[in-house]
Amino acid sequence: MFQVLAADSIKEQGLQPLLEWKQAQVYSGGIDSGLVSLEKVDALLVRSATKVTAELLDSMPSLKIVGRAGVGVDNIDITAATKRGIVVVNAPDGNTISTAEHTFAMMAALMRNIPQAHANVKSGQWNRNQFIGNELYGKMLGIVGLGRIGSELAKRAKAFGMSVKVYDPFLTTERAEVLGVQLSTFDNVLQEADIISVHTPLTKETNGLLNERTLSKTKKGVYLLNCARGGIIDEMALAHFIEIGHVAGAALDVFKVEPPGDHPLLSLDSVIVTPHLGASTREAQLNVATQVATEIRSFFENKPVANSINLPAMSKDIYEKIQPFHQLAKQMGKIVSECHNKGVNELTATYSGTAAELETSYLTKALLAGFFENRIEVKVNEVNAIHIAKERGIMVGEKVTGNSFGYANTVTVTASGDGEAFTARGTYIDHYGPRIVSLDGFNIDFHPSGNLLYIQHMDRPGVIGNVGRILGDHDVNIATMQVGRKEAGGEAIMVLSFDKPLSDEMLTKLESLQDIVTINTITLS
Ligand SMILES: NC(=O)c1ccc[n+]([C@@H]2O[C@H](COP(=O)([O-])OP(=O)(O)OC[C@H]3O[C@@H](n4cnc5c(N)ncnc54)[C@H](O)[C@@H]3O)[C@@H](O)[C@H]2O)c1
Ligand SMILES: O=C(O)CC[C@@H](O)C(=O)O
Repeated sequence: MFQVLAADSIKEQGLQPLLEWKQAQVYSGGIDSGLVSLEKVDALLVRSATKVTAELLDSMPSLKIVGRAGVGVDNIDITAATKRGIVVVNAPDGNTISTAEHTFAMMAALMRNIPQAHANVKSGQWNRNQFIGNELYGKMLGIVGLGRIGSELAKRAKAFGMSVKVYDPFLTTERAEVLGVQLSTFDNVLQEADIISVHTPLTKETNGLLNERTLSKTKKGVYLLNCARGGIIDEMALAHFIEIGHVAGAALDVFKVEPPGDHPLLSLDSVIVTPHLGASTREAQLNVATQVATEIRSFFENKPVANSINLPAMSKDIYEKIQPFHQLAKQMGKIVSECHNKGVNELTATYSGTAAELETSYLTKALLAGFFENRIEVKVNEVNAIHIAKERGIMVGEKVTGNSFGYANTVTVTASGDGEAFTARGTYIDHYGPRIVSLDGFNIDFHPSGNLLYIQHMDRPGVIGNVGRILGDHDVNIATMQVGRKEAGGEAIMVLSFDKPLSDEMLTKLESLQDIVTINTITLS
């Protein structure tokens, strides 16, 4: 039974995909609620309030997945989660419309002094002349960051007769044309827009994007909006530019620190604020909660997750195609690790045929996960595999080749270090399954599963018989046996499979046989 903790206020109806699933026990309550021991939690759902720090992750050793019911994942330490092999998923579009509508409402309210006028009337006054506003019609809106929310805002602004100029370094001119907006430089947007609204994520590049220097390039009387993330507009610089009368007003839904406490911007009449309400609609909260709950369930059911921050996204179709190769790659990683039980500083995966047409980086990560499984303490999966390899000084390479060795596809793994190398090759045959077709240069053919024994020996009469005799004496049944050699009388290999693992005593006896070079056990699922 998976233990799921829905921290922050997450709409219960949206948790339905998990609540109705018999494999999950769902607790709704804060991180410190004590409803469930943090050590036992398999999945954590958060909004923006819970800060998922490295320390919190350390206190949750069973945690496998964090679901963010929303877009921004800046409250989650993605690097720390990735290092620990924890998948992070979000709900990228469930609150787009709500946030675009909120931004638009803030813009209209800002231009017409609605919050100030509202407070005035409520206080018993009627000062109509104090609240003369500006029309949106005919004004130029500058949008910084034309992603999901930025483009929905653009549509609404155009419907109100505004012209829209956009700065987004990752947007193509073709896409801007489709959206009917004018793509421009940052400086140009700053210089020409009557209203500027930011809709980027908070990153190293966007932190303080609107600061003393860039604000000084804006038109006198400009209005600013931030319904994205606190910090994109430098708060102290904004307060200064309002105080000197350069910026006419600002609408803010987000702050660098939330709640902002006793903040200089809050004392300015021309600043209107909301407490991070962009996504706070019934519709958005149902959408995002349902999206992440579905993702978490899919993850535990080994189905594809669509919106992972630290795993490649793939459609159901692609997932179904890649799944058999994913399993093969993982098994091959384990086989290479066990057969070549030595130090490795380079691992290269080579793909051919239909395997090369897939998302090979995902397969290489699976291969690494298999390789590390019995080598290191840390749990390795597709999320942290590359990081762990780097940390351990293992260079990971990936190649594609046109040579499929007569198969429809191959996955070849070479592990090298200290002047020695070991290569394994596998293939996936439709309607038949995975096969390992070459080990250390020996042609062989076996199904990678169960309890296997890899024996390197000299190709001499009686070796195979002696192995069979010892196993027979211990009442061990050989399920399958494959042999391979390069030339008569030279080196050879055997791969045997059994219904149960062999005891240490048996292994010692086998090792002591004449003409046996090495013996390695491999346990595959
Ligand atoms: N107020 C709220 O409640 C609320 C709700 C949802 C989202 N958000 C925030 O809104 C923001 C936008 O969300 P979205 O879903 O539209 O994201 P998105 O990823 O769809 O769009 C972000 C856009 O920013 C652009 N961008 C990135 N770096 C840039 C830079 N240096 N300069 C200019 N453009 C840059 C990207 O190319 C992209 O087009 C995020 O910060 C998100 O966290 C806030
Ligand atoms: O959880 C919230 O309400 C905030 C959501 C919003 O900031 C987001 O990034 O999706």
